[in-house]
Amino acid sequence: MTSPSSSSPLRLGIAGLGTVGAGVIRLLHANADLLHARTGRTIEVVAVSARDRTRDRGVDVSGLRWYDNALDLVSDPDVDVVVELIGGAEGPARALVEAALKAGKPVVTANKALVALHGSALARLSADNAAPLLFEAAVAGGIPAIKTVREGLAADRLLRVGGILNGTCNYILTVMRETGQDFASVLKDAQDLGYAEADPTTDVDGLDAAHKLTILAGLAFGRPVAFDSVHVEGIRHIGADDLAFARQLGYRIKLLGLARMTDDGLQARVTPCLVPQHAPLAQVDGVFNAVVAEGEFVGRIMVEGRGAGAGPTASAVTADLVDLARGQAITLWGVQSGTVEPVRACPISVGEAAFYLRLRVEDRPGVIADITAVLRDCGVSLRSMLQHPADSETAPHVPLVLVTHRTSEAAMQAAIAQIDALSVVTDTPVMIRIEAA
Ligand SMILES: NC(=O)C1=CN([C@@H]2O[C@H](COP(=O)(O)OP(=O)(O)OC[C@H]3O[C@@H](n4cnc5c(N)ncnc54)[C@H](O)[C@@H]3O)[C@@H](O)[C@H]2O)C=CC1
Ligand SMILES: N[C@@H](CC=O)C(=O)O
Ligand code: NA
Repeated sequence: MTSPSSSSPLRLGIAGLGTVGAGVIRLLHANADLLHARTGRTIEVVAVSARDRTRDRGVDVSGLRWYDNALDLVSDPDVDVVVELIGGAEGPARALVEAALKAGKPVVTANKALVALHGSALARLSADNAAPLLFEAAVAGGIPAIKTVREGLAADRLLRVGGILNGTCNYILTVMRETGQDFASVLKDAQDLGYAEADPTTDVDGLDAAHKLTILAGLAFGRPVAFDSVHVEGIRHIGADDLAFARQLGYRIKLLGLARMTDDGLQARVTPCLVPQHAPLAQVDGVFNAVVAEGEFVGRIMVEGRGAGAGPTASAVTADLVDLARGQAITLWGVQSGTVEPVRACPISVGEAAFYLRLRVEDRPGVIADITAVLRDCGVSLRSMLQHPADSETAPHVPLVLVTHRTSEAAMQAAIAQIDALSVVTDTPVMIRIEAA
């Protein structure tokens, strides 16, 4: 481990020179003097590894040692810190991080999939080999989310944590709301801007936010969270009409990741939510993310910033490098002792919420009576309803939007199944939870 008093350079080996890798090299170059002033050391890249040696990345890597095999960074005696920016929970990224930790080399990574799925095993390797593993960029990009939860809120017992954790989804929902464009063309923009994951289904199906929530909740509650205990829904089923209906009802739609400690264990979920339009979370638009936490003493806090893109992510990666250069690195879950067993999970079927339900129904007498009868039988109380006329006199189907009072998840799920089975309901119902935020 590097010594805080050392004034020798901190020498990096970077694997992955895509959006983030190139961004880190650019930042280290642009802010070299400032980083030296803040750490008393030079932070310099000595070696790199990526797939394509010839690609123009807008940064000069010609003077650096090049390895076709990223694992060679670990055995290079001139590399003090391995920076993993390849991505993916398995394959070369995992092999590299494990090898570096086993060799006692500190690792900085932006790889949320890897930390979410293998955090416990990596924490053990990190502890056994006294090799820090830092991953500030893995949660909410440029927002100091990890530091906020693990260090800034270290004194408090947290009750819930989460927020808007995926820039691609927030960008898509924002642009769809503002322009009425369709999902596919907005996703393409997000990819071109470097926000999306290599496989953007990871973003739009909610998995990326779930990776981040898994990590954040683990830090907030001091224990690993099993990734597969997180309930995950994405945004593909949200239409431009849902964004417009939400607006009429006084809400915005956001993909939220939220983890709450309940009497039955930790309930963690990633779901689209209607958020009151004047709530702070509703104002977080575009690629911006927001991390919210609530503690017994501190109350509620929110930190907002850019959750994706080269600059913000490079800023977070480099902040971890500054910690290493200063000799400050903390254990992975922020606890010094005690159990590392995963926290007990509480399924989403336990609990309650208010719900938005958008149906497409046949435009004929008795339809609303059929639907409200199901809600009555399931014990779901209706708060308001929007019924829009058909687009034209001849259109046979009309949208119908229902908003419920708070009710149990189980009752709502039962009602939706029965409503879906009604012959007058023509499309699969779209259900979105309403979150006070
Ligand atoms: N793009 C973003 O805004 C953010 C990305 N991240 C994370 O940062 C990591 C990198 O993401 P991006 O830069 O966006 O990805 P990217 O796809 O732009 O870059 C990946 C790089 O890894 C290289 N690579 C692939 N296989 C390799 C191998 N076997 N050995 C060496 N290099 C290899 C590729 O050549 C490419 O240079 C991922 O874990 C991602 O989840 C985290 C926060 C934000
Ligand atoms: N694909 C991610 C990038 C950062 O984690 C996102 O869109 O937020
Ligand atoms: Na971050």
